[in-house]
Amino acid sequence: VTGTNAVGSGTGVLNNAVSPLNTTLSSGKYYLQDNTRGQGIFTYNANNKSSLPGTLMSNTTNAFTTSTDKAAVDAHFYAGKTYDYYKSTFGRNSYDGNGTSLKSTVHYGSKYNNAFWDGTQMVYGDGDGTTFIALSGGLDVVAHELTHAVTSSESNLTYQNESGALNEAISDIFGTVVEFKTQSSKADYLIGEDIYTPNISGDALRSMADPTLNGDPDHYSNRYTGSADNGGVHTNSGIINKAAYLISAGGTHHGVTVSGIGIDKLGTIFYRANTTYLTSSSNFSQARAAVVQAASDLYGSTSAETTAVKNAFTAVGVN
Ligand SMILES: Cc1cccc(C(=O)O)c1OC(=O)C1CC1
Ligand SMILES: [Zn+2]
Repeated sequence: VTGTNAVGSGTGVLNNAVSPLNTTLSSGKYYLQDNTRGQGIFTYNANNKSSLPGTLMSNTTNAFTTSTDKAAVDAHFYAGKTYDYYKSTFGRNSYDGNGTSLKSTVHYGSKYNNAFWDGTQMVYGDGDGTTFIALSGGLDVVAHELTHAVTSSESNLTYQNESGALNEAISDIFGTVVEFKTQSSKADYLIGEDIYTPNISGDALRSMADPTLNGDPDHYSNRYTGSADNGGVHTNSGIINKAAYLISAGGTHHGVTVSGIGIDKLGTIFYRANTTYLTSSSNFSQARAAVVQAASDLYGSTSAETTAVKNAFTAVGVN
């Protein structure tokens, strides 16, 4: 809408206070439209139907605190935080580098246990209340979805088999990096922990530190070779996620010891690989070469950072 910039507040999915919320005042209504980032961040309500984008969320108070508002508040606020990470760390203006507006829709479908980037926008279900609560309530989830958009604009890794698992792992990696940079006190190497199984504590949709906790492989010898889930893109991502975890935090895996280099450098190295070396058809072995080259460019071919990358990929059986 055309209007003036305003600053409101709200309540998130976990009943947390959210402020500031960048909104737009137009004709006496406040809209979830943030004009301060790129060409804008817009958050819509699908009203539990499946037509997109739905209706731009608004109210007359600029306080977004109703139960319907909560998923939208987090989608809006967390999209802004993810935008900020890419802009302040890499100078990247929105997912395509051109400031293209970020659109999110919440309350998609009925009890929908999914979140996705549809090629144009982010979409979040409410969850069924047992497997998931509203999925935009997790910062790592929002950053995961927005990173699919970044990947589509850069390497454009084909969403199946090994390239698809790389696509997934890159989204998990940046979901986690953004969480560490933005919510440092509650950051972890778990994915979706804030919105997964509300009745079970300590679990998550995936673990980068130990993918086997969710039955996903942490070594290439255990990769899934079937056709389910586009050839296991959310399963075989565990192999790359484990390598990423080792690069950042260090550890010994299958007898190979990695000296961790920290979460910031993990993000910087994978960002360069995704924007400079990976292509749509890259497989795991080619990804190793891409990430090694990115580390070498950034820190030197004999650096501790490049050594950590090599050892981490060796530890998960990718050569
Ligand atoms: C919950 C879900 C189902 C299907 C695909 C995705 C997808 O976006 O790949 C998905 O969202 C995630 O994986 C986010 C990280 C929690
Ligand atoms: Zn994904």
